[in-house]
Amino acid sequence: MNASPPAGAGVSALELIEVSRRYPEGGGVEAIDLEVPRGERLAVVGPSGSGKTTLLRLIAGLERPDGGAIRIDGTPANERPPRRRGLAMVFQEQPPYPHLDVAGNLAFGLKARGRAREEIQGRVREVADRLGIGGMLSRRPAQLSGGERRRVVLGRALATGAGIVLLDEPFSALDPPLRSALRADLIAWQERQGGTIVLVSHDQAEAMAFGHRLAVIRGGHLLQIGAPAEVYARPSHRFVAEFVGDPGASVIRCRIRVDPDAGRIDGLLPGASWTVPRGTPWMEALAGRPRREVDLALRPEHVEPITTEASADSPSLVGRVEGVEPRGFLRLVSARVGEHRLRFWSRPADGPEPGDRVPLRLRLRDASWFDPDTGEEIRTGG
Ligand SMILES: Nc1ncnc2c1ncn2[C@@H]1O[C@H](COP(=O)(O)OP(=O)(O)OP(=O)(O)O)[C@@H](O)[C@H]1O
Repeated sequence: MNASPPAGAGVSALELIEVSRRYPEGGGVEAIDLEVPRGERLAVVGPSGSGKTTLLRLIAGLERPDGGAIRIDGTPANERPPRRRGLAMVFQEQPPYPHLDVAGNLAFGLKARGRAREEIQGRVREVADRLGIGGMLSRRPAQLSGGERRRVVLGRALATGAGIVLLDEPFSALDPPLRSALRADLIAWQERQGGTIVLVSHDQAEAMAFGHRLAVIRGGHLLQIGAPAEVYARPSHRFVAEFVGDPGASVIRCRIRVDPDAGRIDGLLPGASWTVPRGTPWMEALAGRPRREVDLALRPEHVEPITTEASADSPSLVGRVEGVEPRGFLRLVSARVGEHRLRFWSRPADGPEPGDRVPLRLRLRDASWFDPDTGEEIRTGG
């Protein structure tokens, strides 16, 4: 798990209260409530067009909210121009200034802020060394690789010493090893220098590895925010279960039936059923709702191939293996069960092959359940 941010001085770096920005053509963000403590790394994920960039632009002051309040370091900021917000932003695919060398790029923000020459030189050297571009200070961007150019743009933002840094897909277009190296350098920098970072990423693994907290946004709404492990394990909305994780969860509509005479509760999903005695808390939580249907979200670790008969309270199904993806130490197996596709992990040595029929057990108690109408989590106390 990612370490918690250091305890701040009690004042949040950022506070958004019911912030909305709706574009006339549709899109934008809607009633966002968000508090970011000082020293936190917050990662924001969501599908394309969900409002992630709009959120950063609102914080940066490049976009005016239609409603709601933005506070930076405890003071109202709605009317504050971008340059007086004490933050630095790196835009998606933003290039370095081509006419300046690396040192000139890194010094740019500090010069604009009127800092003393010695301070600028010291800071440029420090940032450059930290980001692995210390030997390239007199090169022009055209003489750098793509990864080095990204480091320059990132360094330009970090060198300003801004207390809040907003990063919109800062590592896109880099290959995975470069991404993870640059991410590690950024984390190391932030842990040393403090400061607050809000990072928007399409890459979930990156977002999870980067953020003390992960925020999931869809259609302009903030659906969930929490520690990455918590968002993964306890998604508050069906969309979060499907979106977060690689792969996301498979969702299956189930029926819950109470048989008071027999003192039991049955669960039915396509091709399988399970039964528990009345009073079993997690199933009572599902049964005690007006609607009898529930959505079950299964992550790969909730599905396991079995060799023995399943027990009554955990259904077994037979899946037909459709595909096998090598994922390093493990393989991710996709199996078709009726109209659904379930995924599970297997070891290369004993894993099934495409076309095989595999009995699968579902670990229902660890899985998540959602209201089919609202998509909201049904808490089962698990
Ligand atoms: N200046 C604008 N004028 C009108 N509509 C806009 C404007 N900026 C963004 N939008 C719309 O608002 C929605 C959210 O856009 P935004 O750029 O915030 O999404 P995003 O989550 O950052 O997407 P991506 O991951 O593709 O970068 C989109 O539907 C977009 O078309």
